[in-house]
Amino acid sequence: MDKVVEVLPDKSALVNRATILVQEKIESAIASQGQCTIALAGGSTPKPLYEALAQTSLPWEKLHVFWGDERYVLPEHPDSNQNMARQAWLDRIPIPAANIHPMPTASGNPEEDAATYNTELEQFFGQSIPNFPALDIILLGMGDDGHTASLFPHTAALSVGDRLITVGNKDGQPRLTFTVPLINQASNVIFLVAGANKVPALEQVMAAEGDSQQYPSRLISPSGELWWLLDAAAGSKLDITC
Ligand SMILES: O=C(O)[C@H](O)[C@@H](O)[C@H](O)[C@H](O)COP(=O)(O)O
Repeated sequence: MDKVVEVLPDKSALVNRATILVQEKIESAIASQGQCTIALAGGSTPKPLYEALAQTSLPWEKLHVFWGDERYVLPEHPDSNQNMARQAWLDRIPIPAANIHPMPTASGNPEEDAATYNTELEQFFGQSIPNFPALDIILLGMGDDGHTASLFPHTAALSVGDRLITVGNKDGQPRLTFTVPLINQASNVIFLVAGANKVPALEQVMAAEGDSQQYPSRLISPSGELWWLLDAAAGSKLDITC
């Protein structure tokens, strides 16, 4: 794993840097494989990145979009990560509908929908457990409690190692999420973290020693490249400058 930590002056610079890095990784994957697979993060931080990517010109027909986690709501719900990414990016580019692979959240049974998405990814990548497919890019955020995707502190999802997709739990609310081994198989994992409220968790996540059950982002240690793009507010206590 190659780990790179960059602290950008502010959120706008963070978004600009992330836009360039994601474009580079998409272009590189397409050049080497003829396509690129990317999993999107939810929450608020990545929205301006998605809006910036909508202004770029890439061979969108060669991009396949997945989600690394999803709230268990219908796609039109304002909390839906799918809804946010479509409005900010995917509805604004000529990407074939078949290239967009949202997490299913409509059956009323989160375990069933997780299994459905698990099967969809196994079929798309042509691999089954115990083999984990390597997505080209996985975008992640980090909560102020140190969670990532929907891998929340001290939840069963943190220990799931025999499937690609599982059901996460945020304060009793179900979410669908990539598992740790699926994330760690990726060629490029890119964290986007902004805001002073993330400082305490970031210090714990970046420390040489720590409690991964309490700070689940510590579990992310991909076989490929690991990028942490931070704004100065979030990275203020880290002795890294770029
Ligand atoms: O569905 C989600 O909310 C995300 O996947 C979640 O893991 C998010 O990335 C973090 O909670 C950070 O959220 P912010 O970017 O809003 O701080």
